[in-house]
Amino acid sequence: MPQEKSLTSQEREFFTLVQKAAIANPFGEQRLSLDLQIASGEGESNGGHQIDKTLRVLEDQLQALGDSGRDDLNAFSGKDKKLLEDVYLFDFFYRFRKKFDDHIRAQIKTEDKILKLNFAGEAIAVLQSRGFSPPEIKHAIEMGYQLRRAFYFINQSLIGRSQVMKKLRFDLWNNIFTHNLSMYDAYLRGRMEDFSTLLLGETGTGKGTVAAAIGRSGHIPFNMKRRVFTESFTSNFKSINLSQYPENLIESELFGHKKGSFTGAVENHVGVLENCSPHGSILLDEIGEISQPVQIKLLQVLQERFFYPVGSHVKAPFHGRVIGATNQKLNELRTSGKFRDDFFYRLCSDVITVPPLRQRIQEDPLELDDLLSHIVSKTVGKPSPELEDMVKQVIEKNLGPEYPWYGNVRELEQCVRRVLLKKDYGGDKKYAPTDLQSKLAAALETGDMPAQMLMAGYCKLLHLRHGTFEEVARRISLDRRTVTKYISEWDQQDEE
Ligand SMILES: Nc1ncnc2c1ncn2[C@@H]1O[C@H](COP(=O)(O)OP(=O)(O)OP(=O)(O)O)[C@@H](O)[C@H]1O
Repeated sequence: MPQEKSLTSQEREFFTLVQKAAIANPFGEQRLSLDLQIASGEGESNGGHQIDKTLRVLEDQLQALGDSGRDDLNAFSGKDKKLLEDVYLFDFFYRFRKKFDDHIRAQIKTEDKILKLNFAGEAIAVLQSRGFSPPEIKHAIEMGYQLRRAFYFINQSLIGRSQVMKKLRFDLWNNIFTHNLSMYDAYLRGRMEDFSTLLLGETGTGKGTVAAAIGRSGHIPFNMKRRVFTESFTSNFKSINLSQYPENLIESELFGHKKGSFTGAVENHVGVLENCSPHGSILLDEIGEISQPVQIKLLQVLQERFFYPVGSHVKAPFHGRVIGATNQKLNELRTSGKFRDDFFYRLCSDVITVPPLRQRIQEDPLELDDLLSHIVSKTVGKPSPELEDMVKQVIEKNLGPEYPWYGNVRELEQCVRRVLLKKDYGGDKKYAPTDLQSKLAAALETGDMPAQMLMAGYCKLLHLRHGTFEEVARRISLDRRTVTKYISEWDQQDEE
């Protein structure tokens, strides 16, 4: 047992700042201000990113600790030991962050095949030299990987400098690690399955992308002997679009079915719930589309954590985390009774609204440039300021700064492709109320549009103006179903 050591008051003060930075949300203002405080002795001249300055200052402090023969964690006790432990974990996390990123990229390429962590030996040696025990090392590697995955997926897939996007990234981090990382680590790591999330937002805003970032950032155990994480994060996230299936197939897709349980069930079928790993998440996309009986069944699954595949009496467990997403107005679905309150309350541990693109561009016009640069480089495989500029010019000339981007980021992606193909993009005319209004006015003039179609166009126009089927129905004294039918008729003939 080494002789008991302690930290000086200056070291305690400095390490306390590092400890605070270690648990702060990296997408928040507080983290940046802590980094600035930590690196305050660095001066401006060294340049580089803020985090590199922070790490240089930390390295010097840890070097001084080593030089004075006080770098073994086990030589300390009480608060000093805990403080140093957190500082070492912060140092470990940043020292290996690029290697964790390489591992994440390699895992994305190999998908569900589990990969060896090729720097495990080096990571274990560093932590051992600091005085961490084998269970503590396992814990540090698991946490390091989870933190890095969350940072990677939130930062790389959700581009945008607007305040609403900054807030979205901040909220997402909290959705994964709670508002307090220490509390998460002590109580909730690997126990987040009951924290369901509802994602709201218009079509194409990035709800699927947000769900994937949450789903791929869950806790995954590390096997010290085999030096592998026990699951790939790619198999850890599954999604199902509920609007794709007719009512009679939804249950089968969710819960699976037994061969012969209904006409057409020629084989056993494993549903998405059974396919979800214990540490995984499932996205139930277009959750506003499911019927009340299926809502009741899903509610039971979430409460009791088991279900029966269709036609089977054998219970199957479900340990995953559920993320529901809808582009419909949830409050209206609830007040109209389409979405049950009890189901809502079981799903709403967190409700995240993904902002529409027009709001983002309104807040900061440079948002569009950031996204264009991201989309162009994703489309052609490398950055190209020249192509970005070409797309930007077409957008400025044809659409102007007020264009509302009805299809959000998905429409912007399509716009980029169209400009690359034709050097032209005229915007989504289908949704432009003024165009539709002129079309209807012309039809009144010529008198050759069938009455049914005129009514369909009228419903469509009001829907574009007022945003919900309920409001259209109320205004023109029709029932909601008739309004929905008319609008889908209009959309169909428009597509033809
Ligand atoms: N902030 C963002 N940064 C970069 N790409 C984004 C961003 N948001 C969305 N995207 C991209 O936009 C496209 C549409 O996103 P996604 O499918 O997640 O939208 P959605 O809201 O789930 O749509 P829907 O409601 O129609 O299912 C995807 O290709 C996604 O990668």
